[in-house]
Amino acid sequence: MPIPPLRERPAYAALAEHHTQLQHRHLRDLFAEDAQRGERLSAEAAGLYLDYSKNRVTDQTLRLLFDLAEQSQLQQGRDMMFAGDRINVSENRSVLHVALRMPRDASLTVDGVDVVAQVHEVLDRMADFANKIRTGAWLGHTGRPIRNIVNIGIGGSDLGPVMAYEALRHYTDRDLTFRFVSNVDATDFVEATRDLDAEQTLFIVSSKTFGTLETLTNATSARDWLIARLGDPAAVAKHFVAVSTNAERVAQFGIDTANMFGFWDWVGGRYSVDSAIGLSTMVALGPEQFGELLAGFHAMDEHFRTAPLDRNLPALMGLLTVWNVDFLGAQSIGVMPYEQYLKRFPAYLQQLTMESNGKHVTLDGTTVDYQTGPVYWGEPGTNGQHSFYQLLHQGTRLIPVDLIGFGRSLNPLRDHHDILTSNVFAQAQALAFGKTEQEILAEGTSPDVAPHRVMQGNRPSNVLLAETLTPRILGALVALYEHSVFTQGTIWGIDSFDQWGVELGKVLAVAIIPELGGTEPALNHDSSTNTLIRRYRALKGGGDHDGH
Ligand SMILES: O=P(O)(O)OC[C@H]1O[C@](O)(CO)[C@@H](O)[C@@H]1O
Repeated sequence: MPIPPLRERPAYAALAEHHTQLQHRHLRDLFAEDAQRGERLSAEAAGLYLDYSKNRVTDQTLRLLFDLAEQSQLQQGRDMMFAGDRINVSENRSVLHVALRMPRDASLTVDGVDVVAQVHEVLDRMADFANKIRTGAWLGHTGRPIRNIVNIGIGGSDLGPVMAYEALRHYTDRDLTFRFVSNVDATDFVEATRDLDAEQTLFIVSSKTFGTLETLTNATSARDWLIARLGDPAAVAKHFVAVSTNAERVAQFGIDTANMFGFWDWVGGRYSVDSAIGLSTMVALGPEQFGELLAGFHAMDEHFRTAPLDRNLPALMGLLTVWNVDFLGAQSIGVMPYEQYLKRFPAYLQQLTMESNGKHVTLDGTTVDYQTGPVYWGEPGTNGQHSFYQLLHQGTRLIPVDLIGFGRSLNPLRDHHDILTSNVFAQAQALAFGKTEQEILAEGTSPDVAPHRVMQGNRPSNVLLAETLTPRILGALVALYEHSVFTQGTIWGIDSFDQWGVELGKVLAVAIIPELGGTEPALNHDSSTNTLIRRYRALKGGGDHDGH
């Protein structure tokens, strides 16, 4: 049965009506009315505990959101994804990152091929390679073991590897050095390699398409760097491996496809950290711990696939996001990990969420008449409190936040962890309940200063808690957000798996590159672009900034 446009689904109209009644209710009242609220509005799966009680919702809101999910055929959409249906309609592709973490004894046949068998074949080759590097059995061109691994990639071919490496650093082999080069700004490459010994350095060139200009530019410089230091082009064979879906381009670049680790067009770049794109992660952690990471992803996949909506963490988080965005008017969502190792998690989530749901048309190409993907951003823990939290507490915008905390630190030291975690709870409390003028006056503050100290509260947050940050928990956490994004995209009726919006800039840049030389080919852009190009030529020493 076709799904009506969002505004025509009965639950949407009911939610809009419900919102007009609920909008004047404060979280203070909702908590006062129900002593069990904090326990009731919580859910747990795959080692993650979600407290969503500090969202501006009642049981009725939740019921209507579940109705909306039903009327949006969330469960059917989810089952189609897990079955390998081509739900990425604009690229006519399956969306099967969930197959990347299915156990060896599972099977999933898509177009006559068991994709799980394919996945494990690659995982086995990755494990073999990772073990060779870790044990020192893989020798460089001059016979010395590899000790430095440099991942070259961008977007999903960088953010996943760098986020996972940083997040799981505690579990990595500290005798190996890992670097990540993504920006085409040469500084990134130069700083990443300046202290490395080429004889012991291996480059992993990670690119789904192997056609990304930034990555190929950096990979070419890496090849030059290596050959200049080792004096022999044959050295490339022992110092370069590739991760890609495109064997032909890998070979063209000069990497032996025997040293290529493949994946498939049904893995989106931003959903690829658990594919061969995670090769650097596997080298850092070892195959066993990488297996734990996959197990965490899979546990959350199974939860999402089977749990009823009212206990389903990704569905709940996705539906609450729709509520916050489309009914409460939130334009952005902050994600604040109270765990230093998760410092790159917000950056990783930015691609996952915004490349997925930054869309303005529905699956059939109709322009939406509601808001879709919010801006995601964030910083670790207490650092944010001493910079931008002021605006969260007293600014004019509603910015829901996800606060992520842990029961135990991986680096216990005196009372640091209790101090850190007290902030998770205190921030959620302050955001929800604020401080009234009466409370402030009662403390003896003068009436003219009191308004400046009022904190309205009523600002929504989720708190996510886990025991400690392990590979398994990281997998579950990433999968939680992946499926929350899926839930949001399904309600909005958009294609969460394409990214056409990044293409135009790439095409325009390629046209401009040859125009940046010292002498003028005719410039036919708008007057602003023409002037900027001329100014750039002058700045770089070409000397024609007055337009000639
Ligand atoms: O892995 P590739 O093909 O180099 O692409 C890198 C990134 O570029 C994008 O296509 C966006 O420009 C992302 O979706 C992708 O993760």
